[in-house]
Amino acid sequence: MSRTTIPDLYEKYEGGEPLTMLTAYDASIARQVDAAGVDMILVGDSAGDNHLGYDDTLPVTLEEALSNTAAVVRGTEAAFVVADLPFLTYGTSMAESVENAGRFLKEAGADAVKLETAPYGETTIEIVDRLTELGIPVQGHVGLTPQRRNEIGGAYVQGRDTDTSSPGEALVDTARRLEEAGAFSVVLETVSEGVGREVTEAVDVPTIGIGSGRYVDGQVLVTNDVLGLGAEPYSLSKQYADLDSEIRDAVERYVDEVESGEFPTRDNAFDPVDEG
Ligand SMILES: Nc1nc(=O)c2c([nH]1)NC[C@@H]1CN(c3ccc(C(=O)N[C@@H](CCC(=O)O)C(=O)O)cc3)CN21
Ligand SMILES: CC(C)C(=O)C(=O)O
Ligand SMILES: [Mg+2]
Repeated sequence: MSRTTIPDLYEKYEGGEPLTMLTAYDASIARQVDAAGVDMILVGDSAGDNHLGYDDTLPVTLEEALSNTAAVVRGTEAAFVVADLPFLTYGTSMAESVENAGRFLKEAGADAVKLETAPYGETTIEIVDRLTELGIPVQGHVGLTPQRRNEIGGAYVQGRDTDTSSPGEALVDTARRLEEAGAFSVVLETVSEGVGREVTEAVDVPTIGIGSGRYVDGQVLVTNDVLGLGAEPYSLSKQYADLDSEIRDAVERYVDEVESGEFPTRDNAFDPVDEG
C-alpha cells in the first residue's frame, strides 16, 4: 500500500466524505492509528502536555518535534503525516522558518507541516506562501491557537459573537488568506459551530475541526483523549477506550506476580535447569 497523498485527500473531500485525523507522537501508537485507517496523522505539538510531560505546548523544541515525527513516519505506511511546527520555530525570520519547516520533510519524512495563525496574522500567512511555493505543503490552523495561550489567557472557544479579539469574520478572513497563500487544508480549533460552518463554506480546501462542530470537512482529536491515556476528559472529545486503567491493571498484575514468584516460570526461561 502506498502512502496517502494530497490528491487522495482531495478526492475523498470532493466526494463529500469526512476526512479523519488523529495525533500520534511515537511509532507504537502511530502504527495502530495507521493500521486502523485514519487519513492523516498529526504529530502535534500537543506532545508537550500529552507525551513529554510539560504543562503545555510552549516548551516543545524543534529537535523533540523532529524526533517524534521521524518515529511516527517510521511506524506508519498509509497515513499522510503532518508535522506541527513548535512555538517560535517559525515566524522569527523567513529564513529560519523555511529551514526549520524543511527539516520535517528532509530529515523526518513528514508529508506536510502545520502552523498556527492568529486572526489576521500577516507574518505566518507570508510564511505559508513561501513554504508552499517551495514545495512544503502546509496545513493552516486558526481559532484557538494554543501557542498564543499567554495572549489568549486560557482554553477559550474562539469566534463567538462576544469575542472581540477573535470574531468570526476575522477567522473566516484569515482562513481565506491561508487558502490564497496555498494551504492545502485548515484546522479549526474550538470555534463556535456557526463559525466552523462559515469558514467551511468560505474556503475550497478541507477544514478539519477539533471542537468546532458538525459542519466542517473532517475531524481531528488528540489520540490520548480518544484512548483514555493520561488525559482529562473534554466535552469536545470522545473517549473510546480506557487505556489508563488497562495499563494500571496490567502493571499491578506484573508487580504482584514477580513479587509472589508466579512470574517467570520454566516456560519463560532459556535452557531451563531441571529441578532435582
Ligand atoms: N489532550 C488535549 N486535548 C484537547 O482536546 C485539548 C488539549 N489537550 N489542550 C488544549 C486544547 C483546547 N481545548 C479546549 C478544551 C475546552 C474548552 C472549553 O471548554 N472552553 C470553554 C470554557 C473555558 C474556561 O472557562 O476555562 C469556553 O467556553 O471557552 C476549550 C478548548 C482542548 N484542547
Ligand atoms: C489539536 C491539534 C489540532 C493540534 O494542533 C495538536 O495536537 O497539537
Ligand atoms: Mg498543535
